[in-house]
Amino acid sequence: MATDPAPTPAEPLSRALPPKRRGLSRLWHAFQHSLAGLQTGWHEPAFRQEALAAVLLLPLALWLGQSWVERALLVGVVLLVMVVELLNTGIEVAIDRISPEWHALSKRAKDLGSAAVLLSLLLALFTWASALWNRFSP
Ligand SMILES: Nc1ncnc2c1ncn2[C@@H]1O[C@H](COP(=O)(O)OP(=O)(O)OP(=O)(O)O)[C@@H](O)[C@H]1O
Repeated sequence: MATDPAPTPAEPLSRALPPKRRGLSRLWHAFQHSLAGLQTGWHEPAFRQEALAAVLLLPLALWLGQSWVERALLVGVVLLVMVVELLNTGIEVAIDRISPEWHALSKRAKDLGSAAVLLSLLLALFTWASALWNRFSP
């Protein structure tokens, strides 16, 4: 889905880049930018659905996993899907920034991002199905 180029009405589309920062100031500003990214992600329906699913799945993973390795895998694949979704959204936004017009390379870039999301979802499904089978098979 194409992302709205102006996420908040108060934010200008273009302005001077902030100065380069170092040390704790860089860390603090990087954290603020990450929070802004999560907020933007929340406005993407696919990421929001995955985040809501994660609220249910993360506690379930702690209960379902029978060792710390299994729990880490179950939690890890859920977080991986969200990470890949955010990166895919970043690609979509960058492509739309370059041009909203149809272009074979834009299609290729967006399809590659979409394929990455699909693979991460398949990995999550396979991991969860295996853990459920392991736990409940007779
Ligand atoms: N500018 C473009 N040029 C060529 N093809 C495009 C372009 N924009 C989108 N497409 C094609 O349409 C598909 C869907 O693109 P879109 O930006 O709507 O992402 P989406 O799959 O809806 O994303 P989401 O993950 O948000 O659901 C892309 O995978 C690509 O094949």
